[in-house]
Amino acid sequence: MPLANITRVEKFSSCHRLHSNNLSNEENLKIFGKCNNKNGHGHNYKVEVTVKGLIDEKTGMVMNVADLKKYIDIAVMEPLDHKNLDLDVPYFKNHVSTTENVAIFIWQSLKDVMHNPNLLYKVKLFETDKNIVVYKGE
Ligand SMILES: Nc1nc2c(c(=O)[nH]1)N=C([C@H](O)[C@H](O)COP(=O)(O)OP(=O)(O)OP(=O)(O)O)CN2
Ligand SMILES: [Zn+2]
Repeated sequence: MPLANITRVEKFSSCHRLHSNNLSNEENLKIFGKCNNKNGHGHNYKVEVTVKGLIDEKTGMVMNVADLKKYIDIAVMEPLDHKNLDLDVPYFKNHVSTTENVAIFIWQSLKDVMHNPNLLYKVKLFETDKNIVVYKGE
């Protein structure tokens, strides 16, 4: 059976502030600069979720995109869209809400809801058009 990747793209909006509880206020300001401002700021994120697997002979699919959409709704949209990452999402109480850590959150959250988590191959997260993180579970 041939192997293929299939990718679903979704967009969500969140606000956050870059601040580490493991650093002093001065260190936070020095490292994160304007992104440490207590008022926070927002992003229109774009996430690309890729699954990889064998194309089933009978269905012609690696995974039904309707199922992938459902997983992304539960694992990404519900917890993150129109949320303050630092205040509304427990994971970010002790993880800085960088794009790297948001990508890891999405990966772990998808793994938890997918019927066959082994198919998850890649999470690509665009914080802006210019700031992009790829996470593949390593
Ligand atoms: N390694 C990381 N560095 C930074 C992150 C991050 O998530 N990982 N995030 C930020 C800020 O939160 C913010 O996203 C940066 O925004 P901004 O400077 O507005 O974005 P641009 O780079 O697109 O802005 P330009 O001024 O157009 O260059 C900072 N660092
Ligand atoms: Zn930001």
